[in-house]
Amino acid sequence: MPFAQLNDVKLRYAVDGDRSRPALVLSNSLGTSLEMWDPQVARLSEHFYVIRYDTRGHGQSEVTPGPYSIAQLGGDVCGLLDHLGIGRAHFCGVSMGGITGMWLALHRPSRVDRLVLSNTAAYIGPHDNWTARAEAVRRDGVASIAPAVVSRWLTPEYALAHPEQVQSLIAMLGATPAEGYAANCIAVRDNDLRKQVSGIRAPTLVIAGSGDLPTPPADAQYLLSEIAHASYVELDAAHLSNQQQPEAFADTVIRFLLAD
Ligand SMILES: O=C(O)CCC(=O)CC(=O)O
Repeated sequence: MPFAQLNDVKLRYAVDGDRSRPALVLSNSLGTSLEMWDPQVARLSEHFYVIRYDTRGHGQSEVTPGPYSIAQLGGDVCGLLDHLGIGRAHFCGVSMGGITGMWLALHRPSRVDRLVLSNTAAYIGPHDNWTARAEAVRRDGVASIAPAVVSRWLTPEYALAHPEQVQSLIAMLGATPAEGYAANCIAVRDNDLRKQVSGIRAPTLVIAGSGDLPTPPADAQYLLSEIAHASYVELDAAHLSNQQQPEAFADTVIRFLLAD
């Protein structure tokens, strides 16, 4: 897979689909890599020029010295679009990826066409838990927290019925570099866009998971109530609804992005 050398970071990315189609950027959640989008990429690339990347500090992207900020992660998306010669794109992010999308829509609105905010929130607390999580992974490695974190990504019933998917997500999370994970924990910890999201002007789809504990439907409904041109879909899923409901997730995103 190719790498883009930006100002201060090298990002791994992948492109799928015909370059003449509208561009769609997919942004991963904390502790995943661009492979988190494998269940959707074939469907999405029938309609879009799909750009996926490993967020700074994740997957095979560079781990630059932390802590990171959401502004830095948003700047990376602009740098990647510049690298690819793309001015404006649809943007879809899960959790931390969704926060990156909110930042872009607020601070670089000319780069964002339509916005999909999945399993995310304007603020994900509590503050001290992020500090403790960053310290834990620096001390004991990301693998030490992987089973507990992945238990929040899929509902218990679904996880029981899909043990191989659970193991694969635990492996993806466990492969995240500890310093990169910790630096991104601080970016999530220090982000609070609750008073700003009403400034988002991009047409926005908010996707919630009915069983999402880290970013419950109430967080999604807050985004719905604050963002002027927002719609809402709730899927029967936990925190990573694109993993638990791969087809419904792809259908929902495609319907929204292609609507008149
Ligand atoms: O998933 C994210 O990007 C941030 C929220 C998070 O890590 C939730 C969790 O699994 O505890």
